[in-house]
Amino acid sequence: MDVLYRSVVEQSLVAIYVIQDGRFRYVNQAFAAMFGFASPADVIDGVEMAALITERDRGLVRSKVAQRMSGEVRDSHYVFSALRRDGTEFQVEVHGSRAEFGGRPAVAGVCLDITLRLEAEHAVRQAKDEMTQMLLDAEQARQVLLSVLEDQRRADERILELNTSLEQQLHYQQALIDNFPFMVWLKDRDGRFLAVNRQVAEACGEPDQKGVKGKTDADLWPAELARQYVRDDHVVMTTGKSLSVEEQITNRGERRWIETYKAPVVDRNGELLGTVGFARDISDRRRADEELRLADRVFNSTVEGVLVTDPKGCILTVNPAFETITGYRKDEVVGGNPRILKSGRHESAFYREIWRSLNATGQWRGELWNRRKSGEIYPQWLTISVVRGSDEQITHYVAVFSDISTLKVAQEKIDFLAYHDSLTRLPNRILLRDRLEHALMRARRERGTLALLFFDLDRFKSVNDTLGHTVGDELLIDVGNCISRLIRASDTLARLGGDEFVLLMEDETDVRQVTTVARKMLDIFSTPRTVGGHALTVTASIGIARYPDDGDDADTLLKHADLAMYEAKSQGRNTYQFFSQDLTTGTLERLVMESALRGAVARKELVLHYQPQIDFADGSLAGAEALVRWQHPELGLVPPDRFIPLAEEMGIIGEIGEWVLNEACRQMVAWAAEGFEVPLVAVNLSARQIDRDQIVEITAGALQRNGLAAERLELEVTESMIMREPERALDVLDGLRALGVALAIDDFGTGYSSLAYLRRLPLNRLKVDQSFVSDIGHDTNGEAIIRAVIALARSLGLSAVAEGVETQAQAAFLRAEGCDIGQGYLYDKPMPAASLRASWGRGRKAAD
Ligand SMILES: Nc1nc2c(ncn2[C@@H]2O[C@H](COP(=O)(O)O[C@H]3[C@@H](O)[C@H](n4cnc5c(=O)[nH]c(N)nc54)O[C@@H]3COP(=O)(O)O)[C@@H](O)[C@H]2O)c(=O)[nH]1
Repeated sequence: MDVLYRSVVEQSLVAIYVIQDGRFRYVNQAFAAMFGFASPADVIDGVEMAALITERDRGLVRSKVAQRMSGEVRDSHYVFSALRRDGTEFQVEVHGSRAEFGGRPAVAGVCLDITLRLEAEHAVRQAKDEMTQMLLDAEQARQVLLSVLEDQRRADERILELNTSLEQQLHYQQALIDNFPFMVWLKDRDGRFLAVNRQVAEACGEPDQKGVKGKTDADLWPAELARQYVRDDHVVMTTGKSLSVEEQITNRGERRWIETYKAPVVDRNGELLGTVGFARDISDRRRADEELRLADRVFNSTVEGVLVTDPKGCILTVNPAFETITGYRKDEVVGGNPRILKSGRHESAFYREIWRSLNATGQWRGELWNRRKSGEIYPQWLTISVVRGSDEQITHYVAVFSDISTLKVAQEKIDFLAYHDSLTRLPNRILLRDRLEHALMRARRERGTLALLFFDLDRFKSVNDTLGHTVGDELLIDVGNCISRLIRASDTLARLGGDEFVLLMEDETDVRQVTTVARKMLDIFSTPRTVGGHALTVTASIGIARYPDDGDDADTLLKHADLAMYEAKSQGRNTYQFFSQDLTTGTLERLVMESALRGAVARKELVLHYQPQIDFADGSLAGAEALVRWQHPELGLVPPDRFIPLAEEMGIIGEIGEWVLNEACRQMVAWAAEGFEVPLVAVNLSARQIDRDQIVEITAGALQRNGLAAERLELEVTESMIMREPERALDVLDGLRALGVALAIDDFGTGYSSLAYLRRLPLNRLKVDQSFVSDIGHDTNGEAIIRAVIALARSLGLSAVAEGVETQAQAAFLRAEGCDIGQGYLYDKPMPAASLRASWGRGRKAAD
């Protein structure tokens, strides 16, 4: 077994040793080789243990060996630095144990050359260290990066903060300049806008400031304005001084006053950068200045006196007109109290009312009597106004007044004229009514009586027409004066207009006394008088109404006195008539109609009706007679014989006749335009129309105006109209005939025509009066007249027309006697134009 062990040990690749007493007692080949010896023999006994150990580890190895030798430790395991035979160093790991060699304690163990392992370990450690270092470096780099990023973040934050603050500052600055109450701008040296506020943008018509920046004046303003601005900028930049101007500009058609301040802008080195400008619209201020100037001028030049006091009534100032009106100089009144002007005419209640009004409404306006410095009392129209400050406290009282002395006189004149007739200076209708109302009140209260005498001059119109209006006026004045002398102070004589007068008697008005006055008046009238060099005798008609018998109010009494006067007239004039309920209704109607008829044409109240005229030969329509009607809003359709005579008397028949002529011509043309051909239209003329020279011109005008052929118009005149003034009628009818119109004599047979004249008249037709037609079959006399008229017509070469044909028998008689044309209810009553067209428009023929 020993041999086996020995062989294994000696062959072992592991270095094995036995040490005793500091010397190697055994080493194997592997040990020798490890330490650089050729064989174990070179080591054993010949080499000391210490020789194979580096000096620095020798202590360690000796102590380890000693510990094992002593048995302090049995095994030990350690590493030391060994020395090879050639002195090179290497690392050895020893695993030693206590042993016995040669019966003595020894240490046996194995050595392992761990140099490579150590180197590997070292390399690994180094690599690890490097790795660690790298990791450390990387961490450090990361930390650095993180810190850089952190710095960056902080820097960003700061920048953001700065930006925000900068933006805010810019915003504040913009807000600041935007809220300047004027335009602000900054321009570079080339006149380009660098910054502007909102007002500039608005003035340029741009939606915001961006639209202005970068532009020049030429881009923004009208050419002339831009040139002016550029000139101003140039002055500022070349002189280096600011410039302030007030100028009137026209921008977008609007003229405004602008105040502009411009100044140069330089950098720290004094280098010119551009200009800055401020401008504001001072139109309102200029206007206010202007108004102030104007107010000042008005104050100093107005003809109205102005006085200004402080709230305590102390006079602060007065204007020149005040001095003129009151006679006081300014220096005499300033500091004083307006009471120096008081006239003493007003009670203290009057002034209390002024103060009450001032306190309640801030103003008082009215008429007041004041005293001039001369002591003269005069009326003034005064307006006092309270002036309040912005805190609503009274700051001033302003009194504006005018001297109305002359106005008062004029007013009195106007008042007089308002209540008096300017010609006779007698009370007029208004004053009469006023006095009448008062008199009635008193009479009612005292159970008294009164009388109204309504009178006018008989045929006063002829005085006017023949002697002229001046004589007429003088006559009216004279009458007024004469009657005034007759009456008592308690009576009122009034002129209502024209030649109409009313006497109001308030005392002693029984029938006997009133009759006496009326008679005296008639005596006065009938006394011959000389007016305007003419000896005149006039008469009057007097109507009398009394309170309370004939009415208990002013209107009724006046109306009844008027009615009574008409009655007096109808009784032959130059008389008086008391009102009685029995006065004819005709008088009343006439009065009503008269006032309504005036203006009927202008109010378009007249209408024409047309009655067909039938040709007896074939029953066809030979023509139509135009007959006027008055469509009165209350009276209804008034027939002509109720208003034509009245119109003639009133002198307005000319106006009505002209309207009828024109309307008949117009209607003929209108019918023709509608396809309804009426051969002829007959129009009645009144006596007064014939009297007027213009009838020929009027007829010609109506034909021409409407474009109607003259031969389609027939004018009807009556026998009586002609026979009143035959020569003149002849002239007029000749004139009419010359126009080409047809002429007919209406109501023929009722008058006393002279055959001599009849022959000379330029006639076309004779119209048999309807009274004879109605006699047909009853009265042979009437029939005989019809036969005679038809024969006369034939002998004169005229047509015969029968009116008032109501029966077939009448028609048959007339046709048999040779009458040409018939007109009457048998065929149709007079009817409106549209009805005539509807009835006869389609070629209707009258039945036999
Ligand atoms: N100056 C003017 N006078 C005019 C005008 N219009 C009419 N008159 C005259 O008024 C009088 C009354 O006219 P009126 O009431 O229209 O009566 C006329 C016919 O309606 C009526 N008539 C016709 N046929 C009959 C009938 O069969 N029976 C009957 N009882 N009456 C009938 O006769 C009047 C026409 O008369 P005349 O003019 O004589 O042909 C009258 O005198 C008119 O002249 C006018 O514009 N201006």
